[in-house]
Amino acid sequence: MLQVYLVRHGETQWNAQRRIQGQSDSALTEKGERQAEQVAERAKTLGITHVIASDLGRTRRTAEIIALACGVEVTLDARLRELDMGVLERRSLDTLNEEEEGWRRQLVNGTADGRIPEGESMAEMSERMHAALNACLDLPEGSRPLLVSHGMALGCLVSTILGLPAWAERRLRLRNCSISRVDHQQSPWLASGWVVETAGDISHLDAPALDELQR
Ligand SMILES: O=C(O)[C@H](O)COP(=O)(O)O
Repeated sequence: MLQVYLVRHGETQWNAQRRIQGQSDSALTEKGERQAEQVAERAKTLGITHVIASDLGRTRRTAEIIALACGVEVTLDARLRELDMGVLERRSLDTLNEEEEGWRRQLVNGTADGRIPEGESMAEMSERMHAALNACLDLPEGSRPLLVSHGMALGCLVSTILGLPAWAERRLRLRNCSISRVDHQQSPWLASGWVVETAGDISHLDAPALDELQR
């Protein structure tokens, strides 16, 4: 049975400042670097064979730290990127006007075709995240990949595996450097395909991690 580990990158400067990142980027904070070191220490115990990461800077940096600890190379996959947040990228959460806040709320309150102007819908992001996860099925027998991605992207992936629509209201918090695990199984009793084994484990971190939008 294929086990795939899912890790959200370490805390970034804009996470800490409550600035929307989307597919824009900011560097890991000192805390984020420490979180990455700690998740790498845990990853060393998991038998990881591949580290595959979103090509944004914050995920690449986190993946480099994990891959070094596991003795493997990093492979980049742009399908693992965070949701494209359109015109609200780089904006501080605390400066959104009512209309702008309404755009953002569409993404997390169950609006099927909700999107921020010039941004991506949750359904579009879900499709590319599942494509990236399913690509792990083509890895050699015995592989154990670890994917490094983002808060909303991973939240959408795990929620849709649980059977919620991509645009369902998010009630799953995936903090910086949390570890989730999904398994691909063929079973006559349980759901065949992807199942969620763990979601949002932060027991390897020594400091409280922030959620994706410091809510
Ligand atoms: O755009 C954002 O800020 C996100 O929702 C958080 O993204 P991140 O997981 O890449 O920090």
